[in-house]
Amino acid sequence: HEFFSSTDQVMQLVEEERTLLRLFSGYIIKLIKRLRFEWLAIVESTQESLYKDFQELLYSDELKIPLKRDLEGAALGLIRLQEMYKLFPENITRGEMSKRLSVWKKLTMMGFIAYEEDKFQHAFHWFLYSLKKFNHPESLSSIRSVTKKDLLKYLGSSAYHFGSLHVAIYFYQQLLNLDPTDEDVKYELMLVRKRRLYTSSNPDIFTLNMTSSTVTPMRHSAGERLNRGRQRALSCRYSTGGGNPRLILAPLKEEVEWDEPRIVRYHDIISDKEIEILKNLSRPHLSRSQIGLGTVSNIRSSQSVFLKEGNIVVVRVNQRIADATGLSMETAEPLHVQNYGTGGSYEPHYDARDDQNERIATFLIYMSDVEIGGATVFPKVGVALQPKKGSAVFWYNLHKNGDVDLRTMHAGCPVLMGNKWVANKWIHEFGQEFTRPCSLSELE
Ligand SMILES: O=C(O)CCC(=O)C(=O)O
Ligand SMILES: [Fe+2]
Repeated sequence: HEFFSSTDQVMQLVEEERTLLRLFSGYIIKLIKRLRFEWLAIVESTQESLYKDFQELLYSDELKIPLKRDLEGAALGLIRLQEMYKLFPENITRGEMSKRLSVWKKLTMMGFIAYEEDKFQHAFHWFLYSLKKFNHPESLSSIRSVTKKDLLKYLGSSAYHFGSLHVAIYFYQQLLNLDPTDEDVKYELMLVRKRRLYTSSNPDIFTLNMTSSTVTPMRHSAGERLNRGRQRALSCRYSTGGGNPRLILAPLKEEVEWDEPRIVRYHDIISDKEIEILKNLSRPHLSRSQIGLGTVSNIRSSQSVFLKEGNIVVVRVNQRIADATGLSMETAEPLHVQNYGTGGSYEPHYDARDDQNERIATFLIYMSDVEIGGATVFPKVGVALQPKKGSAVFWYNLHKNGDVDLRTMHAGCPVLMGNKWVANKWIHEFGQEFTRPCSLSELE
């Protein structure tokens, strides 16, 4: 189990916590009773008996509580968000930062994780923030695992790696002031000074840049950059799928989100009830999403599952996709349900791979709204589609001549706030020969 790559499981943690609390209150009542009436018995009874159950529970597979790697995964998710949305630690840890040691430890942990991931600018800012919060009474220093010296050292090193040599020198100098006899620091300082003679120093470590992110943020929504002719082509209408009998009484609400490539949104294509059923079918089987065969990567931080066909709701949804698109579902992949964790994203990609029977089209159902972030973006054309619960978007990945339409590169933006659920239906080429005939033209 992983908690950082899927928000839904965090929700379920609340239940686990409730169980724990119930257990605790049981113990407390027992303890009070004992203290009052049987305190002698406490001395006699072994400590063990109290702890044993609890320990067993803590380490049992049944109790699903977060592990260390969840914490690290969550930290990485947070750093990805910082990169994408240009956030400083101060922007994230808003509100009254308490002086408790546990909070301070988390700040330094963020620094270390960023540092290990070679994200030196972010590491620098987390360490700097920790340093600012470094004002506990001296008595605590014995239990602090990280000293002020460590912090200064990491600040110097992060700045150095980031190329801000004068900032690095500043922190190494501070370090030397703490202990003027430290030979290691003297040596380090000498190295940085020497390097500064030969290389230009990056003057500004305080402006966050977005070096490692391949997605350029898009502030406009579909339609904003179009001329009036193209703007007019972006229309809404009720569609009966060209006279499909199933749709005549209940036509689909179709909205053209983009013209080239054509991206269409269907509103209210799936009900809240159906969504809940699909989520419940998926929950027990969600596992970390893979890219390609068996590879887990931070390119895609979400949990997903291919749903078995057969369930009545799955059948109904498949039929609706067939009706809306006019395409055959015979060769389509099973419905792929996906839940993102906070900071969860999917970097730019094409759905089409190099298959003989290629993914001709994608039908992407939004099974939740997302408060902030989480848009599906097409960086080549500048379209951002905001998830809207119950709606779906549809586009062709291939030109009629079979070539991949390079404009269909897309990505899932990091989720800043909210619980993002989507379901993908990847429709393949075989079986569509009559509904979407091939073209011999190089141009279409
Ligand atoms: O989550 C999204 O918005 C996009 C998902 C996607 O592109 C995919 O799963 O292939
Ligand atoms: Fe995709």
